[in-house]
Amino acid sequence: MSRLPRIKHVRAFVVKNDGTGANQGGGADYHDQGDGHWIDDHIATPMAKYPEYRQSRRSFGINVLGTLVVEIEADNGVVGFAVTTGGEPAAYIVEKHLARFLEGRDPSEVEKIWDQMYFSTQYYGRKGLVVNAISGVDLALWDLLGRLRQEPVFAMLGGAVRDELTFYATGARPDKAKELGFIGGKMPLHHGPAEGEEGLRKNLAELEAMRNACGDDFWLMFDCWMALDLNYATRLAHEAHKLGLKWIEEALSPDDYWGYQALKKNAPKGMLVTTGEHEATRWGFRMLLEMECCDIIQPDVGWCGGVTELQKISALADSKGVLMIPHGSSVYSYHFVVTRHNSPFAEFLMMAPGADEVVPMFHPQLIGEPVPVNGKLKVPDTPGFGVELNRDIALHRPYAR
Ligand SMILES: C[C@H](O)[C@H](O)CC(=O)C(=O)O
Ligand SMILES: [Mg+2]
Repeated sequence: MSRLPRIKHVRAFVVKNDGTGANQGGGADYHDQGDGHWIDDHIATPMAKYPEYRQSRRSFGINVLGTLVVEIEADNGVVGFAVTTGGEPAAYIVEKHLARFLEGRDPSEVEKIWDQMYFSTQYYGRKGLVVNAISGVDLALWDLLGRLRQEPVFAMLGGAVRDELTFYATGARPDKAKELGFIGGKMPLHHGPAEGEEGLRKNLAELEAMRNACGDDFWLMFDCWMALDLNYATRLAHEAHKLGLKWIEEALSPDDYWGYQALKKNAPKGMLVTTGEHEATRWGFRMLLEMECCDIIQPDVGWCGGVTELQKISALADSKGVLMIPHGSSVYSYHFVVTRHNSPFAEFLMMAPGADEVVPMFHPQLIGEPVPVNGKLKVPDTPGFGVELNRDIALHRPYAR
């Protein structure tokens, strides 16, 4: 029988608004960056068919939710926490609905707690914001468990299968990523179908410039952020294959399983089709896997259901011989990736405005957030996820009970 202290309190915070109407920027809501940042510079999106929403993703509200911070306190005073996106609506769900399945409970009951959070919200949840909120709670629970047991999360997940992680970088400057020691560079696609043949030519010219700058062996990938249709994606894949594109990512709507199935069938031999960043739970990933939609799945552990669900998603992928390379999510993904053979490398999102230097992904929200050096990282073996919350960033608890 577990002798762990009981969970006393669950609290959900958002990053306090600075009064300007804007969020404070950065942190877990990594799309919430200022003007001139590569991550908001004319990136192809499903909204780019409307010219007024083409130049900036903030213009259509990509940063509207902001950051969610979940804290779980045990009755001996130990506090676990996690950060993800979801902001105030997710804070409402955590405080008003999910907290009841944790308070008074043994924190080692992760499976039962997940099951109750998921099935109690299923009538209005299943994906998106609700599973995002569940993920935040689940990650905070694993952090608490690690702190109580004085073990890093990766040890509780079965232990590391390799000494260090190897990273590719996502950002607008794969050439800089190569200099910094990464194994590849994933570029944002800048032009979608609404920009026609000229846009397609510009996309290919950017890839060609990076191929020339990086040499033949460096991995180059395109992140299409759900912006394309099947015809455009198939054409892009074939043209980009001539320039050695390693994979085409999230080309279509996450709901278009049939489109992904066709894209994978039609893509040039040797080019990988990847997706899953906006997919959730074992059931969503089962669709991608059974319909043979992709070669690599890319769940975000802060959005897909947390570590408890990621274990199931990973096992499904492994049974099909599919790799799982999680989307971003910093320490929350590092602690998982290091424990799995079918996750041989990891993503690092370049959060420097020019994508030309390594800064912690959730900067400035976490203290002690590790970053790759020369494209490699040994996951620290401090308890939980091994990071602390930067208390200098003002938090607000809108639904305190
Ligand atoms: C660069 C992409 O548009 C997005 O901001 C991040 C992403 O999808 C990824 O890291 O993968
Ligand atoms: Mg992506």
